[in-house]
Order: sequence, then C-alpha cells, then structure tokens
Amino acid sequence: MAVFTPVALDDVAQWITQFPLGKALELKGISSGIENSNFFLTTEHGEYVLTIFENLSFEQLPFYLNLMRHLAERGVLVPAPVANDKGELIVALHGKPASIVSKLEGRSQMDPQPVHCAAVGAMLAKMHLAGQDYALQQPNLRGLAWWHATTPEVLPFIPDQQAHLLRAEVHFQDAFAACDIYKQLQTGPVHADLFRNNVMFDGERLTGFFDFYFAGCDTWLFDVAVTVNDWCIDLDTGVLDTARVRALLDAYHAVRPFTAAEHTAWQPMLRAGALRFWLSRLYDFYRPREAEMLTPHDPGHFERILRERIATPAPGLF
Ligand SMILES: Nc1ncnc2c1ncn2[C@@H]1O[C@H](COP(=O)(O)OP(=O)(O)OP(=O)(O)O)[C@@H](O)[C@H]1O
Ligand SMILES: N[C@@H](CCO)C(=O)O
Repeated sequence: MAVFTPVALDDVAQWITQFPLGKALELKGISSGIENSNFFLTTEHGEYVLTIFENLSFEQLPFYLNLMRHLAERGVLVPAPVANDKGELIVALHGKPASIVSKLEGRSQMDPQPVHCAAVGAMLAKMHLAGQDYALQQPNLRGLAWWHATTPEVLPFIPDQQAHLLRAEVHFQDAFAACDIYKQLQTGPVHADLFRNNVMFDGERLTGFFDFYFAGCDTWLFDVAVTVNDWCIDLDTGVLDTARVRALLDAYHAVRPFTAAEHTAWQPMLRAGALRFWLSRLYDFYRPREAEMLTPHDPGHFERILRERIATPAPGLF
C-alpha cells in the first residue's frame, strides 16, 4: 500500500553506483507509512532505507536531510543520510527526489513504559542542544500561521460544539504566542511529530528518531508537548500518566534544564500540541487529498486530549 512508486532491484543497480555503498543486493518495499515510498535496501556495505518522496520537492528537502546529517554527526540517534559522489543527499530516481539513509535497528514501542519515556526525553533534549548551530532555517509549517489558514477550511464541516472549541482555542493560542513569556522560550529545529511510531527501540534501548518531514524551527517546548501528548497518555482517554510524564520530563531536564518561562508556558503548550494534531486530523478527515486511499487518523482522539488539557492541570516541568 505504501509503495506509490514501484522500484525493482534492476532499476537501482546502475543508480546506486553514484553512492559509496557497493552493489545493491536486495530491495524490499515497506508497507507502513502514508507519505512516501520506502524500501529496505541491502548493499555490500550494509542495510539502508531508500525513500522516494511523493509530495516534498527538491527545494523543500535539503532542510530535513541536512538536519538529519547535522544531528547524526553530533551523536543524536537519527538515520544518517548517505551522500553521492557529488556530495548530494537528494538524487532523482524515476523523476522524483530520493534519498538513502542508514537503517535503524529495532522497532516501534507502541506500549511505552517509564523507562522508554525517559530514553525519549533524554534524546529529545540532546537533539535540541545539537540543533542549536544548525544553519538552515524553516518555520514549523504546521504552526500558528497554518492553524489560521486551516481553521476556516474545516469549520463548515464540524458541529457547533467543536467549532466553538476550535475558534476559542485558536484565539487562546494567538494570545499565548503574543505574550512575554512565550517570547522568552528557547527555539531551534524541532521534530514536531515525535510519536511512538517515529522512534525505534531495541528492547529498552532507544535506537533512533526518524520521519523528520514535519521538522521546522519552533519552540523546544512545543516539541516536548507534542511528545508528551503521545508517549505519556492513556490512549483511550487522553489522560496523562504521571509516572511516564515524570520519567520523560525528568530525563529531558537532566540533559537540558527547563527554564522558569517554560514552566509557566507548559499547560498552554500542551494545548497547542493537541490543537496542532486535532486540526491536521480534521483537515485530513474532511478535505482528503484526491489520491488518498488510506483511512485518516481519528480527529476525536486529539479533541479529547485538548479538552482534557484545558480541564486538568498537568504535572509541572520540574
Ligand atoms: N531509517 C529507518 N530505519 C529503519 N526503519 C525505517 C527507517 N525509516 C523508515 N523506516 C520504516 O519505514 C516505515 C515508514 O516510514 P515513515 O514513517 O517515515 O513513512 P512515511 O510514509 O514517510 O511517513 P508517515 O509516518 O507520515 O506515514 C516506518 O514505520 C519504519 O518501519
Ligand atoms: N503523527 C500524526 C501523523 C503524521 O505523521 C498524527 O498522528 O496525526
């Protein structure tokens, strides 16, 4: 399902010669994922992932691939992109942009315990610090400006109760983004989509973060909020699990201490993280792309999380 552009081993035999990877030995389509065509690629030098980008362009991709290279070079566990003999990370294959990155070991941990959350928190803090001297700039393309553009697109489709919540929350987030505390928050490259299915574990050992294609420059705290809203909740209710929240935040804080401004901004930021995914899921649900054949994610999940974050104080950052 998730291989939109079919590629055979014969197709890459010649193409691969521009990379320092030896001969291609095996190519296997990966069935999960809904954005790109992904393949496990075995070469004489090891195991890699070949991605053909179905929606992102040659102009958009350097921010993401160079960020992964920058982080990998600084010891953050992320797939390392492989450059061709001209030093390029993005090379056309069947007329579309493609890249090769190292394959992470392990698999996603879909039932995380505090020990997994602690590993994610520590690596996230390490990633934020390592990104500080990254030269390329791109805003979070699913940030406040996108919320403003998208809200009117979904409002005609949703019942009054939801429309009221959506309008009120965008209004609340406007005020939050304009306040002094918000301006004191530290910013830099963030993953912005660090859900359970975008991290690999080998047992309790974290082996890497991947799927950086929603990354952009935003507050570090937004990244923490998005991550906590997925890793540290009861999936049926959206209620935060204190043991997992504490494990993730304490581990993050030990690597990169939270500031007093971040402490004050925490609850509104958890709401921002919930709004971001409620809105994107509403958009995908009501305005599906024409060629989209896959079942969209449930927007109700993030509506529940948003209502819960408005109603219930979260454990503090420290
Ligand atoms: N570097 C990697 N190492 C190991 N496995 C990977 C790597 N990159 C991707 N995968 C595997 O491929 C699958 C699909 O990748 P990914 O989630 O990036 O898909 P996508 O279509 O680009 O995005 P989306 O998550 O939005 O559907 C992952 O679930 C994972 O199993
Ligand atoms: N993590 C997103 C999907 C886009 O990667 C969601 O759960 O809505």
